[in-house]
Amino acid sequence: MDNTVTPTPTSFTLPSIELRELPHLSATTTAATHPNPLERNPFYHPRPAFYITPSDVALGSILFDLSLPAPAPRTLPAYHSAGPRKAVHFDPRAVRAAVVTCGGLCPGMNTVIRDLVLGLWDLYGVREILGVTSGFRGFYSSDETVRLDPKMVDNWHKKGGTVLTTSRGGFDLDKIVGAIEARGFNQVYCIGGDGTMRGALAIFKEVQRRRLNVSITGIPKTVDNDIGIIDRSFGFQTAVEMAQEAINAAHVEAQSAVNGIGLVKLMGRSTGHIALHATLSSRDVDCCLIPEMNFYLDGKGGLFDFLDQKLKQNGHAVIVVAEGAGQDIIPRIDAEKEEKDESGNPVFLDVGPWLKLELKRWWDRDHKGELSAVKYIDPTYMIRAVPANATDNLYCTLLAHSAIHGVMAGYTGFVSGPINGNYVYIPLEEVAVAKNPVNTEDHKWAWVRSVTNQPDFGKS
Ligand SMILES: Nc1ncnc2c1ncn2[C@@H]1O[C@H](COP(=O)(O)OP(=O)(O)OP(=O)(O)O)[C@@H](O)[C@H]1O
Ligand SMILES: O=P(O)(O)OC[C@H]1O[C@](O)(CO)[C@@H](O)[C@@H]1O
Ligand SMILES: [Mg+2]
Repeated sequence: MDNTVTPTPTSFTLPSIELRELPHLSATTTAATHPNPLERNPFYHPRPAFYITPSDVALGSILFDLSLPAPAPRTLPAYHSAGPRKAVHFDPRAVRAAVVTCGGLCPGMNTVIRDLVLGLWDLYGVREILGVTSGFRGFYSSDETVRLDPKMVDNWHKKGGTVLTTSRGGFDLDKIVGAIEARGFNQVYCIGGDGTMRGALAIFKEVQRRRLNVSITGIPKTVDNDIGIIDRSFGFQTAVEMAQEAINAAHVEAQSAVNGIGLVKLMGRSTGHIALHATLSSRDVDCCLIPEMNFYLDGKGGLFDFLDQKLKQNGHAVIVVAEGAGQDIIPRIDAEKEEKDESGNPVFLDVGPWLKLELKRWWDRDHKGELSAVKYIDPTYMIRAVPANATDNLYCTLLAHSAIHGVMAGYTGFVSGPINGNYVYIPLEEVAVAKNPVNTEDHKWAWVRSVTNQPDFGKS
């Protein structure tokens, strides 16, 4: 093992910076600019430094290895800062904004809608704000839209779900863009997860191809926290908080039984962020199983071996499993391999009941005659069908306002979000392909392993 300490360098070169250019409507349209209506807003009193200029950027990474040799071996992405611009592209009187929610529910969707409406109305004086119902298909499947105003949305931040309603699938690009044109929308706010961001990107490209004066923006939502680049997605922290109730109950049940095992299944289709964060927050979890990590049941170093030790030590154990975990070891028939939801997402086999049954089988096989109980809790939609907590609610407001400022300025094809705590505009093109898996090589996952003492299932 090399124990030499790398000396701190006395001089170093920072990587060069690569600005991520944002599409702007001025490239395809000829509309004049207007002074920002905030100039006249009595609550804002903008000073010159209040406005964000094109040279205001935030770096995509703030961690450096100063020992890396010069010249800098890589470039750092920089993103345009979010916020109000001195001149805006849209005359507020001519704005016709559409808001749509797609995909699964997430705490805070209604808060984002509410604050898009309030922000557009109060900050910019926009009066035509329409809610599209039933997700992307709502653009063309019905003529109905919901006319939104501050009075109507006043208490929406206290409601779970989405008042506009949502759906999966139904993405017909031609019909959607045709409807945007026919209905005269010139701003489209798409609230949704990774699929929605890919849909918004396709809409943006088609709008650009048709040279329409329409700004398309994505506001990333997902309890799974599986959208890359941004710090985290809204609703995620609320979901982690809600998961505590299920873990607490599983812990009480397990503690109150002889050789009790509490098993909790949490959402997380392809990422285990909810399970991981809920485990670290709870401190009562003995084993956390996530999609990013393979595991096995029998044999040395397997789950049952580990549980044997835990039950001997403590008399009980709590397992948290993310819904996407173990998919490669659950037996399945061919038809199940093909199953997809309306958006094309794979439909997973239910890891919870399968694991519960396997735990019972193992106990009856290896511990015949000894008392035990497996208590299984599946809170499913209870962790996401709730209003956002205070932190997420505030986050939703900042996201909504960031999106409005960018759209009013004429940017398009972008997503608002925080990177290292700074709100920026990220090209949709980048967000649509970025993933955010749990890094099982980093300190956080090592911390999970050290507090649970769970096996690494042959990983190292
Ligand atoms: N590659 C794609 N191109 C165009 N549209 C897409 C694409 N992927 C998904 N969509 C559309 O985006 C919408 C939402 O997708 P999806 O159901 O996967 O939810 P999501 O936005 O990923 O949210 P969740 O976090 O709940 O998974 C659907 O209408 C779907 O048809
Ligand atoms: O049952 P629905 O509404 O399709 O949503 C389930 C999925 O939505 C999510 O919450 C977000 O993608 C996943 O964790 C889950 O698999
Ligand atoms: Mg998704």
